[in-house]
Amino acid sequence: MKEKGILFVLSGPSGVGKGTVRKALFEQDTELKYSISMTTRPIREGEQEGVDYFYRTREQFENMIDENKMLEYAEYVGNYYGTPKAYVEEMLDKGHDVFLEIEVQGAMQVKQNFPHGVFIFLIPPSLEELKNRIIDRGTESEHLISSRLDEAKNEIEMMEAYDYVVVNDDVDHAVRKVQSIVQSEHCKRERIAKQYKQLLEVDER
Ligand SMILES: Nc1nc2c(ncn2[C@@H]2O[C@H](COP(=O)(O)OP(=O)(O)O)[C@@H](O)[C@H]2O)c(=O)[nH]1
Ligand SMILES: Nc1ncnc2c1ncn2[C@@H]1O[C@H](COP(=O)(O)OP(=O)(O)O)[C@@H](O)[C@H]1O
Repeated sequence: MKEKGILFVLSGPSGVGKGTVRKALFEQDTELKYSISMTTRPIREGEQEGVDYFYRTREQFENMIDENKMLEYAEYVGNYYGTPKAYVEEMLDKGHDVFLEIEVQGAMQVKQNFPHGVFIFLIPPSLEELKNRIIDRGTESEHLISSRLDEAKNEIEMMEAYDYVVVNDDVDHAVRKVQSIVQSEHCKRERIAKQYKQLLEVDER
């Protein structure tokens, strides 16, 4: 498929602040379309079906996989997380830019299908700070924290596969950096499209 919009993928190790940065980005006036993920994890207090995630049973999720309706998916801490294909394809086809916030395994699957996507990797200012964020969030038990950190080190090795690396030192700062990547990629594509059109027009004369 020749997509008309740009697919942006924000990824990075667990606990780095992907969700925090994405939410802050979408609180600003943005023309990006956020792709709501599907998950089998239980809904948390304060979350809403169809806003934070589409909450589904394992059976429903596996049916989506079998029917080839997922753009990517990964099993993460015992639950499935994935991006439904239809919305992303429809939005890109209409010329909208689409934004995914997903973990590393899923991002690598997307890269295979969308090599022209823009892949942004969020890193912590240090591993010590990453550890503090995982502890502060309070969602992991003590013994899981060290395995999470080991996993994070492996995830950080995937950094080279990305187009941009953004340090999440301060949320506003990180959001501004992501916004400027989005803007410059957008300008770049528009310029290329314009030049291509002009070239064809010259050829027709
Ligand atoms: N592969 C993939 N990962 C996702 C998707 N949606 C969310 N995630 C990631 O799944 C992980 C767990 O998310 P969540 O259960 O909401 O907990 P969080 O750690 O508080 O963000 C995070 O790293 C998300 O970025 C998705 O559609 N696909
Ligand atoms: N720039 C930052 N400075 C300090 N704490 C942060 C920052 N970004 C995120 N956090 C905190 O770190 C924890 C992990 O953030 P979260 O968005 O859940 O990460 P991820 O989605 O990557 O797993 C949360 O408690 C969040 O409030």
